[in-house]
Amino acid sequence: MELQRIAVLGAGSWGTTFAKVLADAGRDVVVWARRPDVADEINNQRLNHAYVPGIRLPESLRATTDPRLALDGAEAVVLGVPSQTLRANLAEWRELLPADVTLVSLAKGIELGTGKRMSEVVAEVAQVSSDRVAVVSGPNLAMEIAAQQPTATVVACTDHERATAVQRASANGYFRPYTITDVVGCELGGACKNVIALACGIAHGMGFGDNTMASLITRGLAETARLGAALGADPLTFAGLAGLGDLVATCSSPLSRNRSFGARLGKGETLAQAQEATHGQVAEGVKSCTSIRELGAAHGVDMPIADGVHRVCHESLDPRQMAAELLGRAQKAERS
Ligand SMILES: NC(=O)C1=CN([C@@H]2O[C@H](COP(=O)(O)OP(=O)(O)OC[C@H]3O[C@@H](n4cnc5c(N)ncnc54)[C@H](O)[C@@H]3O)[C@@H](O)[C@H]2O)C=CC1
Ligand SMILES: O=C(CO)COP(=O)(O)O
Repeated sequence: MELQRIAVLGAGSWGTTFAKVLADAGRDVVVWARRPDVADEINNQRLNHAYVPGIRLPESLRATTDPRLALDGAEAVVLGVPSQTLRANLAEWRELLPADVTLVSLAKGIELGTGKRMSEVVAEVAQVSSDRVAVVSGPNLAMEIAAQQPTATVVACTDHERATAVQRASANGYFRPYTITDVVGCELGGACKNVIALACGIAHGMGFGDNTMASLITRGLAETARLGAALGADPLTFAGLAGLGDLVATCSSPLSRNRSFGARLGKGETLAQAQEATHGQVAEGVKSCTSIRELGAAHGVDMPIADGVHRVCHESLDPRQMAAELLGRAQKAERS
């Protein structure tokens, strides 16, 4: 299976950057942009200043606002829209999907209301079997990759041959994809780390340092792995790029929208103020903290950090109270 002609739907920071990764790997890529000004800028100036400022895009990369043109003849379709709009977006595109196309999800979130992972939403809406859907996740801060700084990632698909096709299509001199078959673990790692990054941001905004961050990262990984165990993930995935790797990158980097959003909350801004400051860019954890907390509750999994982040974001819990509650929980063994 060779994937040469690829459509990337979504020209935000990761959609645009992943389109560049594919083009730099020699693929024939058309990106769909919602905004005409973004498509024009990509086609005429090789730039997308709103989402990847200062990055020169490959000459071969083409953009359109017409999904029909983007999807025409595509052998793979990469979905680079936010988790909570993916269902509605894909429903509009479903009739245009070429037969036997490989679907690739970039989104790191859990759907509100259903608790579904993004590959589940994709398979359901596109009416395809789950082995047609691959997921890309890992320590992949878009701006660093757009600047061609080296990184590794994971392509997860239950169909190993399809995962290796996506791997071949995206591997280049600065982007090194590995394959796994554990889609559940890969997606949970990606969605949960955004919530833990919000918690780290909140702690940073409150003035706490590296011990607090490391404690949140480690205990965040513990609650992610507990959820993974309940949902059938491979525990080793959480020690890999889509687990610990992405968690460390996102929780530590000022480039992370989730961490930056949390820092604003930790400094005392309201949700609305923090949202205003994101300039329309998505901080997935703000919504996924609620769906992940509900998923945990539905499976009897204790997720105190996700619960605290949800309450700070959506129930006006004071971050100081969140910290006091996390530290005041019943004492227990580390691996209980
Ligand atoms: N930016 C990053 O460093 C990375 C992001 N991701 C994930 O990729 C997904 C996309 O994120 P980004 O590209 O970073 O987001 P972004 O906020 O930079 O861009 C989102 C894109 O989706 C479009 N969009 C927004 N609402 C829409 C709607 N209702 N219908 C259609 N299109 C809509 C926007 O116009 C924009 O093109 C998220 O799930 C994110 O967690 C994953 C890895 C890295
Ligand atoms: O997923 C990411 C890095 O792997 C990007 O994180 P943010 O969405 O918090 O910027």
